[in-house]
Formats: sequence, C-alpha cells, structure tokens
Amino acid sequence: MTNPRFFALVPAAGVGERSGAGMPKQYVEIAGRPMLAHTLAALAEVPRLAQTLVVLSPDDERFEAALPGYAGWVARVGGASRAESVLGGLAELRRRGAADDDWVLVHDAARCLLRPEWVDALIDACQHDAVGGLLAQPIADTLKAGDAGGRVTATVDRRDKWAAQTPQMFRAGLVQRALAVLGAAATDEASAVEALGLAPRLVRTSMANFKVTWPEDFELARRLLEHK
Ligand SMILES: Nc1ccn([C@@H]2O[C@H](COP(=O)(O)OP(=O)(O)OP(=O)(O)O)[C@@H](O)[C@H]2O)c(=O)n1
Ligand SMILES: C[C@](O)(CO)[C@H](O)COP(=O)(O)O
Repeated sequence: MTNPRFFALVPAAGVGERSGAGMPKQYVEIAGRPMLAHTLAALAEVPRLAQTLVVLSPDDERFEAALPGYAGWVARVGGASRAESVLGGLAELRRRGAADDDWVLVHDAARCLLRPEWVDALIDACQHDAVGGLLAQPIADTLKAGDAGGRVTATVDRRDKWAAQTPQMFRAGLVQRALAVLGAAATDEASAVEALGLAPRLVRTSMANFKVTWPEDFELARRLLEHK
C-alpha cells in the first residue's frame, strides 16, 4: 500500500458580505498583496503538501489578475455555501487522483495569517489518527448567549469550549461522505464528521490564526502580516 498523500483545499468562493469591502474579501490587498496570496504562500511553505487546490466561484473574474502566474491547482467549482464549495473541491481533487485514504487539509482563504509550522503541527498530531482533526483555540473569555436585541440571555460554561479554526484535516473519502450527508448545514468539516458519530482531534493553536470577517479585521491582519 502506498503512503497517503496530503492535499490542501482552499475554499475561496465567498462574497465576503460581513467584511463590507464591496468585493470578495479574499482579493482585498493587505500588506501589499491580496489576502488569498498570503494564504497560498503559507501553504506553499509546507513541503508535505502534494498539491493545493483553490476553489473559486464559477463567476470569478479576479483570480488571474490578482495572482498572476499562480502555478497550483485552481477550479471554478464553488457553490452557494462554504460546504458546497468544499464538496465541489473534493470532487475535483478526486478527479485529479486523490484516493479515499489521502488526507485533505481544508483551509479558509480568509485565514491569511496561517503559518506553515501550524500546518505541520496539525499533520504531526493527526496523521496516525483514525479520524483526523482541526486547529482550534480554547475559549479564554467568558462566553455569553445573546438575543436579537443585543442583550445577554445566558452565560455559557466555557470550560470545554474551543473556537474551531482551519486547516481541518480528514481523509478524502470520509470528509466527502460526511459533507454529502450534512450538506450546507455544515459550517465546518469537523461538524460533518462529528455528525457521523466520530470525534475529531483538537490541536491547540494561536488566536493569530483568526478569520478576517469584519471591516476592522483587515487592519489587524495588516499589522500582524507586516511584523511577521
Ligand atoms: N459559498 C462560499 C462561502 C464561503 N467560502 C469560503 O469559505 C471561507 C470562510 O467563509 P467566510 O469567512 O464566511 O467568507 P464569506 O462567505 O466570503 O464571508 P461572509 O459570510 O461575510 O459573506 C472563505 O475563505 C470563503 O471564501 C466559499 O468558498 N464558498
Ligand atoms: C470553518 C470555520 O472557519 C471554522 O471556524 C468557520 O466555521 C467558517 O464559518 P463561516 O460561516 O464561513 O464564516
């Protein structure tokens, strides 16, 4: 039997509505280049990754101008939700030869602070695991539930709570089956795998691996990227 390979899959087909950027946030310039270029540069520094597949929207007209000469795999197979974009990317990876047992590391284009050593730590922690796992950060703040009017409805016990990040690393066959079952309701790969009764491994990482989501996040990302 050959050793399983490691593939990265980067969903980059979102519109970035919450960012208020007026364009898909993955193309917003931060510290001199588009957010997506930072993300892909970090993945390119992980020698164990056999290939990285970028998943774009079928309507994307920005990629080639934003990342001229990009030599990795690109597919315009994004869908209406993140889960559908990841499923489109998984099908494309299978078409390009990824086997059931190969590992797929799904990483948000919007987590542009990614560091290669965090990806290596995830692979080291999960490559002999039966299920797979994800980067995550234990919740350090007191956790509140709120209502539509912005008032607290409860204080939630934070002791066993983690904030899920990406990459999330699962076998291609398993994660494809899991996402097909849970569909668009899956906000990450781990939740789809959990719905099959499995327990992904939590691999502790830094809060610096945050997802650029809100308008103010661009400035924070810029500062961190300029002082890497
Ligand atoms: N239909 C979608 C929605 C999201 N994503 C990707 O999934 C990642 C995480 O999603 P999020 O941060 O929510 O991005 P957007 O969906 O673009 O943002 P918003 O929800 O504010 O519109 C991003 O890299 C985004 O491009 C995707 O590939 N396809
Ligand atoms: C996958 C993820 O980044 C883990 O925290 C997150 O669930 C993506 O959520 P979004 O709704 O696409 O912002």
